[in-house]
Amino acid sequence: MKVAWAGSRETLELSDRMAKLVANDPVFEKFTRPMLGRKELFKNTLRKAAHGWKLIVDLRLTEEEAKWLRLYIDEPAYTDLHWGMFIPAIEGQGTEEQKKKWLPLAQKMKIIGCYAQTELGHGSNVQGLETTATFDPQADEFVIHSPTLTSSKWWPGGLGKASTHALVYARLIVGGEFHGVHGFIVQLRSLEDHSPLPGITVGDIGLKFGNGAYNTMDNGVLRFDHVRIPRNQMLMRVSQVTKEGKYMQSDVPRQLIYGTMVYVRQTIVVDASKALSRAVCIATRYSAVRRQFGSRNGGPETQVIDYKTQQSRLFPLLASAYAFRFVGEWLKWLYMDVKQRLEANDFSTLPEAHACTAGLKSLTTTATADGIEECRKLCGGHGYLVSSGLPELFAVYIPACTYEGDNVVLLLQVARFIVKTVSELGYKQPVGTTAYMGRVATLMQNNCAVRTAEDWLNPGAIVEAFEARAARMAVACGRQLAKFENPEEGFAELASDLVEASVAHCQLIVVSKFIEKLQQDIPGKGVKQSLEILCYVYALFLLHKHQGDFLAVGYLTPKQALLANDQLRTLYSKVRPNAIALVDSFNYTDHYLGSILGRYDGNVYPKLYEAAWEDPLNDSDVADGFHQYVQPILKQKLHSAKL
Ligand SMILES: CCCCCCCCCCCCCCCC(=O)SCCNC(=O)CCNC(=O)[C@H](O)C(C)(C)COP(=O)(O)OP(=O)(O)OC[C@H]1O[C@@H](n2cnc3c(N)ncnc32)[C@H](O)[C@@H]1OP(=O)(O)O
Ligand SMILES: Cc1cc2nc3c(=O)[nH]c(=O)nc-3n(C[C@H](O)[C@H](O)[C@H](O)COP(=O)(O)OP(=O)(O)OC[C@H]3O[C@@H](n4cnc5c(N)ncnc54)[C@H](O)[C@@H]3O)c2cc1C
Repeated sequence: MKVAWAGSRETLELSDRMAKLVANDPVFEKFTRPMLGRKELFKNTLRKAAHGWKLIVDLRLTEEEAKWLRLYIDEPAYTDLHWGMFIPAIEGQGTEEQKKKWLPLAQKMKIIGCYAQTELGHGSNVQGLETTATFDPQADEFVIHSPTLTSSKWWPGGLGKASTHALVYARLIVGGEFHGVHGFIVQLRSLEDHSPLPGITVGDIGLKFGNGAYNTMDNGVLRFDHVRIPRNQMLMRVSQVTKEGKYMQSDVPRQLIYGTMVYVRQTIVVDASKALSRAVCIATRYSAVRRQFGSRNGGPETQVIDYKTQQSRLFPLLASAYAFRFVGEWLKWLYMDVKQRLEANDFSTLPEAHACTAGLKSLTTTATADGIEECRKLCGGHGYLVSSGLPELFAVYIPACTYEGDNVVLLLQVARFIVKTVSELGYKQPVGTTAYMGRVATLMQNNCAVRTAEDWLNPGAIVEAFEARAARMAVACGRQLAKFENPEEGFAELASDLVEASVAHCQLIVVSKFIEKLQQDIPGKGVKQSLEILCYVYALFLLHKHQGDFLAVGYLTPKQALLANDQLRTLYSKVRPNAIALVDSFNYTDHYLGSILGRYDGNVYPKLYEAAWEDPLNDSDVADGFHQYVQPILKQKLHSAKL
């Protein structure tokens, strides 16, 4: 099962080696992190990142090994955006000449970059960004300026204190004409003494959710006062500005400037499976350790993992972790396929790539954020201790529902894609993830044929149910929209229904890709059977949770919905014997989990008790301040008996 989760034996071996390298290195210790003040915390992160970089250089780690090393260091840092966005943006939007100049500097960390797109006043609405880049033909330069307070760059990770350069997204103005938003490489700080360059105001935006957590990252604020950069620092693969001041839009879609966001969104889907699997590993192991009630004749109490309510909350999350892992594998393939097509100037699958990355990023991060919180609750009171690993995991993870695109805004992008597909059904055969809409007539007519709970253990029945739900919801939206004279008005009015139809479409993709995964060769005795059970748990859990959709579109009867729930209960009993093996398959070290509840050895209570005494508050029997502030209350002579 470990190979199935890792994707291959090589990846299992490589990631295991990196996990152990980090776990055995005291520099990467994590438990004291929540106790540190902001400046100490940030300095500690710089120290860890420097040590990580030294390991990469000294051990000559490959790009893949370095990626796993940074994952297992498990600390949001400026390097995430340098490697995760600044470099990919230059790779995707730079000309060959620009790549030749900037990539070696960035890859050798001679410069540190960030991705400065979001502003105080705009994040979702990229076309609304206010920072300007005005071409000055006399000097052959762009003048980068922050015309308003709301144009201040705000949020970019690594911007506040670490980055020397930024990829700044700004309104391109040539000869007084606005030509859309484009990316510009701007140096922010001196490479000598790291002080901000003239015209640059830069700093950190302040504390974020949860102590420790994401406060290791210097999300920054940045303002420009007429900062000049050479013309060749505008990324010019998509569009060019000539020395003479002529704007040239090459024949590639302007949306390629959004390419980095598409790339990161697809990586965020696999990140979701990693984050959710960590939480599920902790909650599953602890649910097997924790006993509460149920003792008979003085025997042991019942393991909480054996309660049906615990299973109905925990096992769908376990199944979701595997589902997101596999759909993330597929999405990576889709992204690489689009990237190759773009190289050949084939833009035919760009809309699908945008819709899939946007929709699956939204779906998986929402489910993962909710899932980590559910895992905290599944661990009872101890789940609320920082030493459970869950509060920090939650605090670090939840911005994923916002960064790289607010999840609702992204679902609205999927809705545009679906509505367009439905509107073209009469004359254009849908392909790829919307191919099922080509069978809309059948999907609108045929209803569910399930007669017994067993009938739900049929991939065909599952896929048809999800296809029918998605198709009928999309067609219903299409019909509603047709009643509006102004399509944009209709879209705005029906936005909530459209978002629900987008969720249905995206859940169909996840379920289908899980089923497709099971049609591949999966090594290991009994592994495929265990994954089949999880696939049905995932699908039937969603069907149960969203049964209102399936009933409302008339595809399912209440009886068939009940049969699905009966089957779900049976499936939970089948997951139970393998639950620990399934989470052990994630192959996480105790260091990476950072959780006393999720310890591999299950030695929870002694370690919880031990950890309590390490809290600084227990440095003395009587806490500082007691004598000063509490003692007087205890000693005071109360004149009125009423008090
Ligand atoms: C515990 C462990 C956790 C890990 C712990 C690690 C911590 C460390 C890691 C942190 C990693 C993240 C760090 C965050 C980094 C940021 O957050 S970077 C900033 C992200 N910002 C965004 O995502 C902005 C979201 N907004 C947008 O993308 C755009 O404004 C919108 C919403 C797509 C609207 O685009 P628009 O051009 O204004 O207008 P719109 O009419 O919607 O689109 C026009 C056409 O372009 C198409 N289009 C739009 N976008 C695209 C696109 N991307 N591609 C192709 N076509 C597109 C549309 O489909 C539409 O097509 P048609 O319908 O005309 O055919
Ligand atoms: C931890 C973190 C790290 C980040 N890192 C970076 C970074 O490195 N670089 C960078 O450039 N940015 C970064 N960001 C910014 C991030 O990309 C934006 O916050 C994100 O794109 C959301 O945009 P917004 O903040 O403008 O949200 P808004 O769009 O203002 O969202 C507010 C509400 O309005 C709703 N809404 C907005 N538009 C619509 C609409 N058309 N229809 C319906 N509802 C709508 C949203 O759904 C949401 O409920 C980061 C943010 C965070 C939290």
